Amino acid sequence: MERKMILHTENLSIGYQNSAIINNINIAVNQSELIGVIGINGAGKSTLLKTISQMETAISGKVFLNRKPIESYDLKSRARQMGLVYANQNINKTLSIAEVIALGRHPYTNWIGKLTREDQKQIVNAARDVGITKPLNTKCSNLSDGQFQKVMIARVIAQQTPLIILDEPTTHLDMYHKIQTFKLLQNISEQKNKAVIFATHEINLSLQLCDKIILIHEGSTHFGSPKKLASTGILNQLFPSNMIKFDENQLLFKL
Ligand SMILES: Nc1ncnc2c1ncn2[C@@H]1O[C@H](COP(=O)(O)OP(=O)(O)OP(=O)(O)O)[C@@H](O)[C@H]1O
Repeated sequence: MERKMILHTENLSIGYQNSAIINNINIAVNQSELIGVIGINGAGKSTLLKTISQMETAISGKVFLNRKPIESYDLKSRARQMGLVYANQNINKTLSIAEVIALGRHPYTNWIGKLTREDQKQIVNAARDVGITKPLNTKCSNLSDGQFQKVMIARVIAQQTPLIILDEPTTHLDMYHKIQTFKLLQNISEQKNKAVIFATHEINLSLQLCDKIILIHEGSTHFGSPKKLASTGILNQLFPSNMIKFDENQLLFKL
């Protein structure tokens, strides 16, 4: 079955105050794909995610959601298509787990924001999907970083969007919880047919798990499957070779 294209860009240039950080970005993201955005500090990963989610304005070029220009969506209809998990989202931690997940239902609730039975069902399902074991009335201030990250992912699952964008979803997590979060994102894309795009510094994990990689290097993007990118030799250029080497066969960076 051909996968539906959810998001694509045409000659997108991104940056700030009309000064471009990356030019000519042409990417296409399909349903059921897990896409990692990698690159060194300051490469432009967050800027790319912010621009495709309309938090920053593009310098030039276009972003399309479901083949329609993204500006043609109003806020509510866009929120039904695209869910975001950003580290600096100001979530009040005195809210309970259920209340934070309920925030994901905002594109569906009426003007009083009253939750319907369907909303309640989606909240419980989303908590189950990410493996939250604490009672849903637990305050988020009582959760560890890893547990809170699961709540944030449950919130975006409850939003029921075909596209999920996450900026560094595994920062502050230990190796086990990093892998658990990556596996969770992989499950969401495979089993719920969602397109999942996330920025990460976990290059080795993303090369092993992602369907496609957006590599940002010196103002350009390189886009394709991990194998395809490895075959171009671009991964060898990412870090000084006297310190870190890329093993093309194992798709791994090694000391
Ligand atoms: N609001 C802003 N105004 C001007 N320049 C910015 C702004 N935000 C980021 N930049 C610059 O844009 C460049 C890319 O930053 P960005 O945060 O997108 O990189 P990143 O790849 O996500 O980095 P990191 O891995 O360190 O989080 C950097 O040079 C940064 O200083």
